[in-house]
Amino acid sequence: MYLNRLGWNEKFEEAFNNVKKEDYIPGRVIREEKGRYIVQHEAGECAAKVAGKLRYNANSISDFPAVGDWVVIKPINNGEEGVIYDLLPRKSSFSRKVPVSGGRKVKDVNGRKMTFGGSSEEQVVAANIDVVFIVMALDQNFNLRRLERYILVAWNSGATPVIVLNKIDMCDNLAEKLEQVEEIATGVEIHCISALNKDGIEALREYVGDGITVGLFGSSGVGKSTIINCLLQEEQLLTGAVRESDSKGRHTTTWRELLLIPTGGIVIDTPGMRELQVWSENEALDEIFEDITELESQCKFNNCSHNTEPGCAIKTALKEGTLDYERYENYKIMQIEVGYLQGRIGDRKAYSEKERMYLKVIKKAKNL
Ligand SMILES: Nc1nc2c(ncn2[C@@H]2O[C@H](COP(=O)(O)OP(=O)(O)OP(=O)(O)O)[C@@H](O)[C@H]2O)c(=O)[nH]1
Ligand SMILES: [Zn+2]
Repeated sequence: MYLNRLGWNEKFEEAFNNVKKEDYIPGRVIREEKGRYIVQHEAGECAAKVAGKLRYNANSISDFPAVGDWVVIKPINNGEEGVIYDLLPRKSSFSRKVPVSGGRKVKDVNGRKMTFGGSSEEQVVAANIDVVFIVMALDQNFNLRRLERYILVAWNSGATPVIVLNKIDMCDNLAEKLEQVEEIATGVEIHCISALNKDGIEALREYVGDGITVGLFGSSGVGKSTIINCLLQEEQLLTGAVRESDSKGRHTTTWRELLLIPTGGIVIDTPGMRELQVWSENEALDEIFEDITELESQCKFNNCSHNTEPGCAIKTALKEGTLDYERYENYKIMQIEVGYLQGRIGDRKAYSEKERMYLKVIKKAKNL
């Protein structure tokens, strides 16, 4: 059955049976363009719009379909168009935080612009993925702090993260970089490849199988489309090299796409993200930064602010260099982001205060 090739399974079938009516069929969103969704179903493809009721009941943008979602549609106009009546529960979702209103732009330690404060919403970048390929290039794109962000969001998505370090052909200190990545990515499988030279692609193929959905995430230009082309073994996606000629240069993937691998499996290409603001649970953060939470538990006082207290394990580790200062800083930034997200840090004032206090603590730690 074609739907199975698209990733359909018993769970979705069950959910569908609960809501189906006459003429309703299931389909998977393969592309989103300006409020229209291209939906693939058993008999083909159609351009569908969200029904008024679904729109009316939506509380946030995450209640709208995203690429990879299974939706319940009713085909109209001889099947060329459709109306989306329902969204089947997601088994996973790679989400980021998007600002909706307010907030202020600040620069973080890496000079990256970020929006702090204001109100924000969850945006689902891709849904129902089994494996997340976090793609990072071994050129100027290489950034451990950004990688930590991606690992957190991927971990939180419910899918299995895999790190793909691309462009080994551009890197002359691979062993050193790999070691740095291994240090921050405990338990995550790491692959070093060159999509350009089709080097290491076979190892990635191992993750792609019947009914399995792999999503590729990473900054613009890291080689996501090139990797997918290798997996497809044909030039189905446009890659940067071709699109550079359109003079725009960046953000070359204009829409998200879900593609079928001829030998089985599904891949989702996502547009390069310039900034990834975390949308996460606190548990995921603590799990990924277990080394830090472990240290915190060793402080003499269990409510230690790692500021002036004696017997502080964090300060000692920073001083001795066993805890990387930037890793700690990134953890604290994300902890505040997540806290704000979950409403534990109430309003903007509390948020700014917390931020200020933390910056002071960090500054002090730096001068140890
Ligand atoms: N040297 C080298 N270049 C590569 C490699 N893989 C991809 N590239 C090049 O990097 C550029 C960007 O590749 P894309 O595949 O378009 O990158 P992308 O991640 O899909 O970018 P967006 O669509 O903007 O998100 C192209 O010029 C590719 O040819 C590699 O392994 N080595
Ligand atoms: Zn402490």
